Amino acid sequence: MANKREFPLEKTRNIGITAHIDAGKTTATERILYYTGRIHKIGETHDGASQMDWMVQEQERGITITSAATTARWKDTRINIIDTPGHVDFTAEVERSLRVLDGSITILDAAAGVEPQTETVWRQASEYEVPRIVFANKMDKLGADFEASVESLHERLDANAHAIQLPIGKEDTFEGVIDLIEMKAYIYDLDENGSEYDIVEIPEEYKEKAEQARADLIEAIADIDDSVMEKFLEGEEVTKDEIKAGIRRGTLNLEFYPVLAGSAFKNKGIQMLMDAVLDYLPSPLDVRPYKATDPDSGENIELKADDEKPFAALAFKVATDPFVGRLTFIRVYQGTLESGSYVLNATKDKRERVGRLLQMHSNDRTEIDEVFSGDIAAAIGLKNTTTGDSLTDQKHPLHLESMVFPDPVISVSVEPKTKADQDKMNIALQKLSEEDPTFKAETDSETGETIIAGMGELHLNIIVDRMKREFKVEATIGQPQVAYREAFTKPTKAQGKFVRQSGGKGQYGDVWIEFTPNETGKGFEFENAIVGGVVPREYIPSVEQGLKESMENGVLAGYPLIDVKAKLYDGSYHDVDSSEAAFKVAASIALKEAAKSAGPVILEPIMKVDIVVPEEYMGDVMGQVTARRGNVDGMEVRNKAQLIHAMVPLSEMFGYATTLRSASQGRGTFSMTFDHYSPVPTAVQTEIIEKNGGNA
Ligand SMILES: Nc1nc2c(ncn2[C@@H]2O[C@H](COP(=O)(O)OP(=O)(O)OP(=O)(O)O)[C@@H](O)[C@H]2O)c(=O)[nH]1
Repeated sequence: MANKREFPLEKTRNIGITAHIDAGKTTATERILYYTGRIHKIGETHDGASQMDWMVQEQERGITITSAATTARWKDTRINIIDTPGHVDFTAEVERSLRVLDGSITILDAAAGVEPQTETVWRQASEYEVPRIVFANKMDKLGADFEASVESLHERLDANAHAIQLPIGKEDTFEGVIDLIEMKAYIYDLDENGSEYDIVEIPEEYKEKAEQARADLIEAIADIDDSVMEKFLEGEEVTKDEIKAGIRRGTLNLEFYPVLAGSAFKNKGIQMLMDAVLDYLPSPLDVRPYKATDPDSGENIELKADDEKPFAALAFKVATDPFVGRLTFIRVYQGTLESGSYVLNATKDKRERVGRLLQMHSNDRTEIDEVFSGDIAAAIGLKNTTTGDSLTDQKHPLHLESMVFPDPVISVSVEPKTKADQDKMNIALQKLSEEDPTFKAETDSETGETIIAGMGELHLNIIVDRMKREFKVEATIGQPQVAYREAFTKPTKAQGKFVRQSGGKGQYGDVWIEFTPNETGKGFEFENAIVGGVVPREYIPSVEQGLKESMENGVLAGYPLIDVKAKLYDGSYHDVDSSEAAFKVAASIALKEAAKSAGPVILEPIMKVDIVVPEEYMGDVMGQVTARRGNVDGMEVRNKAQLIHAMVPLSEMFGYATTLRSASQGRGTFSMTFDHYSPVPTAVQTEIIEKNGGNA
């Protein structure tokens, strides 16, 4: 088949934009789309006309919630941009984006440098080995400081970051940048939309500074790059191309982070940022191979961006589009896919038909016939595919390395106003949980209430809001509840014997099980160590099932019991009376018995909290943290304010926004993200058990 690929692989970039909330991701993305010719009007995020933040809630709240995948073209290169959210309640969105990206732009507010959320997403990007370039945005803002921003990358992220530009002017005199490689100045007209700029000689007053900065840059590259080092040592001149090649190699190897300056809002520096994306961020050919396993042979396979290989893609997002329905965003790792063809969902072992393929431009779209390796597209028609599934050639099933999402830590009850709302709500919740792997909805088996669970209060508020707007469901919302867990702390052995003899056929099941606390996060593991058929084979799955089901309801206060190893090692059966059901009950009796001696505890989610307050309020704020059972891990001075790092139980963080506001006259801010589960203090445990009419 003729290759209809429009952009060669080396002319493709899959990039994300990550930042602390409000650093200017959305504005920068918008400007990129503007200059790449996809939109014709510059929309401001604060007046609700933004092209990327298309969901109503995003426009109203001025924050980016979903990652919209947008395709743009800069010079001869296709750039797929994934807009990632900055709010910590949506880290799952950030993670899934990082998984499919090849490179990323980290945006800083040049007046603030590295901020707490910058650190979080930077760490995530390092974990996924995503090469980065840095854009120090808001150079027009009062207090903007380019050098301090670069310094903050060294200090707070320990990143080998170096300026490849210098800003010309700052705050309201910021008018352009000096390119330290070309040694030219790009000067914008202060009032224009930034489409045009002059390329001129470096202004006299910047010459010396620029020479010095260039020498520093070359030295920094020489430190990580042998070929530049050789020339440098021999005192030879390092050419522009060699500098660029050195920066590119360093950036791809995560050893170097080039820093640029600009102002998205004032339309400055965006074109140079786009050039840097082409020059320094990887094409799909430059990234480490994506891993997959052959489900039949168990063999590990490395996927290569190559159109000739069998098709393999990862579904990284499912979204409901108001016009075309269910969209599945896919990143193609190898091979090609035509619209109207069939693929295998290898994760679910189901054949799926790809009705249409779309290239997305935020809320606008173009239909395409085929998607090639290394590209990102949205497929319509996939019915059973959810986030993280592998889509492959039907004859070549592969399981692609998937994504791990944290379990929800907070829940709230939702009660529909009318019977009609109930039905609509069920549909809404199903759709929303298909889209968002960190959101779960279930019915409480005792009260019949619908419970929704997610990663934070804001996360759930947004879901409820979407339910109202998109699905027209009216519902009352309960108080947020912490998603507690239960765990064993000691190993123990217990018997579970279930015998019932009441006329007719009786019931008989008898098991001995050894329970051991499992490593955190390892979940439930079951081992069958029966010898000599004392428990017949056909009943073993029922024992495992019985344990699983009763673990769901916990042993202390009704919360799921997690991280337990269970070894079935003895038991007995009855020729006539034994049944699968009887062994299931026996297993649950064994679990209850074990709870008496296994030191069960209730675990609570502990949040990593970062609070920024002006110095004068620090005493009060620290007092509040301690009063909320929090531990202060450290403090730092940040731009004349204090940054407090603390670990605080989630249950103590409800309503904290209001407390902080009044304790700091509205000047404090905080962010939090789930860190780990930890046992609650005994007094709290007793309280929780009493409140839940505990079954201990
Ligand atoms: N002065 C100045 N303000 C800017 C600049 N870029 C963005 N802003 C403003 O900063 C605010 C936040 O910008 P956004 O683009 O929404 O930031 P974001 O990072 O996408 O925010 P979230 O999506 O909420 O994480 C808006 O009021 C922008 O107008 C800039 O270069 N200079």
